[in-house]
Amino acid sequence: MFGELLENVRRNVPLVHNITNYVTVNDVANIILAVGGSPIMADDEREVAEITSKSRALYLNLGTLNTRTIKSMLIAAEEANKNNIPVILDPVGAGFSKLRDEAIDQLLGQVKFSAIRGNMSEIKALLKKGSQAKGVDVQVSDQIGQDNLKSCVEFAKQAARALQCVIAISGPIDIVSDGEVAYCVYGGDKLMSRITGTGCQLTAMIATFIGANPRKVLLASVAAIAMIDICGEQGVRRMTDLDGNASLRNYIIDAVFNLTETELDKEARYETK
Ligand SMILES: Nc1ncnc2c1ncn2[C@@H]1O[C@H](COP(=O)(O)OP(=O)(O)OP(=O)(O)O)[C@@H](O)[C@H]1O
Ligand SMILES: Cc1ncsc1CCO
Ligand SMILES: [Mg+2]
Repeated sequence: MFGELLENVRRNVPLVHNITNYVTVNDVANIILAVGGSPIMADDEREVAEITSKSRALYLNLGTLNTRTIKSMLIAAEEANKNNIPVILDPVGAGFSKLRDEAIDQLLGQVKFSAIRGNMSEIKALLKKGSQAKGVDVQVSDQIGQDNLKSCVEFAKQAARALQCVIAISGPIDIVSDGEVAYCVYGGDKLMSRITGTGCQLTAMIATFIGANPRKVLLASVAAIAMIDICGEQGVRRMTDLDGNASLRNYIIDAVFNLTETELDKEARYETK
């Protein structure tokens, strides 16, 4: 099932327009290429509408948002919505500053999103559910685990209904929901959180999968998550004693590049709730 969605990515090579942060911009471009898409980064307000209109998906990442890029995001998203081009949001650092929260309110008020992916602290902040945001990383007390899985699943469903789009919450277990059903995706490795930008890359992969499979937003999101989780594990297995987060970052990108459709189908670990 997921293999077919990956095949569509590799066959259609969807162009993904990214307005993203300057920390992980190169990683985002490379992961989109690795999975089989084609990235373009552009954030000047004078060209974003034109570029979005020629793209298959628009990815907005709030990591280093500023007055200029917030305006560009709103212009690009309006164009996307007008042309039925899916818009995907990564609300990096939601709940951690007034600027971020104001920008999020504006975006949620004006834009129809296909999917939003964040860590639990960020998604809680979107719903104003007392997030204890800690910079761009998840607050430990917000983290999804086996012990609180049931309530996290309920929360994900509630969030998807409230925000009227697919919600993906990453962590030791990833949860994806459209408000009706929730997929719990297993895998990954805790070392992935020691690399900056695995989350940004994951959201970029979700955008790429949705770009190639616009009528299967939920499954496309699950497929992207299953894929990065498998590739995160493969990357960790490849590490030697001398390797750290820099090598792991590259190993994960390489694993995404090399993962076949059959392997994705065979190795994806998930259950529906
Ligand atoms: N403890 C963990 N165990 C297994 N996988 C993990 C763990 N923590 C994160 N991951 C995986 O890492 C990927 C990124 O998720 P994470 O929640 O760290 O994103 P993030 O906080 O937005 O990261 P960033 O903002 O640095 O890009 C996901 O695929 C997730 O499954
Ligand atoms: C570290 C960092 N700061 C703003 S964006 C970003 C990348 C990970 O989200
Ligand atoms: Mg993040």
